[in-house]
Amino acid sequence: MKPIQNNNYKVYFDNSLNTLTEVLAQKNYSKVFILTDEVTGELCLPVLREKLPDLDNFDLIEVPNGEENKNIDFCIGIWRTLLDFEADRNAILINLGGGVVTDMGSFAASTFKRGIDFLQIPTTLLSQVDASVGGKTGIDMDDVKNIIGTFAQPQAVIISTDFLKTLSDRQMTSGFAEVIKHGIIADENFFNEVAVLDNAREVSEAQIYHSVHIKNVVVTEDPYERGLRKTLNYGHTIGHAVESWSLSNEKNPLLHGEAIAIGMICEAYLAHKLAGLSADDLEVISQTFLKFYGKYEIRGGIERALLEVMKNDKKNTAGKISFSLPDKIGHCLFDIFVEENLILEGLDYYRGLSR
Ligand SMILES: NC(=O)c1ccc[n+]([C@@H]2O[C@H](COP(=O)([O-])OP(=O)(O)OC[C@H]3O[C@@H](n4cnc5c(N)ncnc54)[C@H](O)[C@@H]3O)[C@@H](O)[C@H]2O)c1
Ligand SMILES: O=C(O)C(=O)C[C@@H](O)[C@H](O)[C@H](O)COP(=O)(O)O
Ligand SMILES: [Zn+2]
Repeated sequence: MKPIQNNNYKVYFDNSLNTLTEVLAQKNYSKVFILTDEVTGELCLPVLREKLPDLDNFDLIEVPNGEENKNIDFCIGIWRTLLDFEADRNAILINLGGGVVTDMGSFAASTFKRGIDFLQIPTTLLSQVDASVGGKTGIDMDDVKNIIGTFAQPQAVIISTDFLKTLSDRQMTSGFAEVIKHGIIADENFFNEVAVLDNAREVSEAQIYHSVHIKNVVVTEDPYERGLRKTLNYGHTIGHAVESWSLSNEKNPLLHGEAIAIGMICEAYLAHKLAGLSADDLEVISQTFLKFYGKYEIRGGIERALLEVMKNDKKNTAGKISFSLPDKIGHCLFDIFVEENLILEGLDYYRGLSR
């Protein structure tokens, strides 16, 4: 498969991982660091070692897995290890993991000594189709997702779909939400193709490739989210609020994709009310997400807490909560301000759905 070209780097589809050796050889790196979480250290690092036995001269940094660890404490841990192992400005950090590792690792790299090189080897469906591409780095703080971060571009993104063999069905399904999102915001045919699958495991390498292609077109045109890139945030205004609430309040919290699937249903309702999304498209979007994600109970009484989180959304201006809303399946508008009462109606629309 031909590499996907961004303004700054390429996204390689390479199950052999040989591209890593080639990219590392392009510069005279003083040191190579690999960041994993506990799980990718156990499951993905051995795969990397097996495929590239010559890659032996690196220092390993490990963080615990899970969204609750995408925070400043573990970021300090990464910075401290880089310092202890004498990383200079010619060092490179390879992020081997899901979106938590690629987001936090790239944030740590982009700020250490004002920025060292980093490279993404995403190992979840979500990080392959979305998190590793586009240069958004970040960590969470308090109850707000990705509120601290930078825009910084990797040297390369190297995708091996072989890594997905060990990924759980639940994590595959979570990542699939971003695949469906790419169809809704930019490509009706692609949406129709993925919406009819029976489950996320059926997603093909060609569909993963196309999903990355859609994201890459958007972030290449608007790397700093001044306009078009906001469409990638469809479902995230409400979805991030639900995700953060769940993370702080539930034993088995929602995953990112599960939360934004809920967000995409609620926001499709807003799109129907404000952006011209037809009743038919609203129904198709709602039923598609219910098919893959089932119904989650948004508890009564948490609406104010959700609205408070939405007030910190990075798309807002002048204190108004701003949304990216599809006007039809395959196209998305942005910078649409929505009153609080209508947002609450969106939550109630979700609550009232049945399959
Ligand atoms: N920067 C962006 O543009 C962007 C885009 C989308 C999402 N995100 C962020 O990405 C994060 C979610 O990413 P995620 O869904 O990859 O979560 P994650 O990084 O938490 O990974 C999910 C789980 O899968 C495990 N895992 C990873 N690879 C595995 C493999 N090959 N086999 C078995 N287990 C494996 C991880 O250890 C973890 O427990 C969120 O923080 C979200 O905000 C960022
Ligand atoms: O790349 C983007 O731009 C996105 O919005 C992709 C989202 O799927 C992703 O979850 C992103 O991390 C959200 O960014 P944020 O700016 O809303 O924190
Ligand atoms: Zn997302």
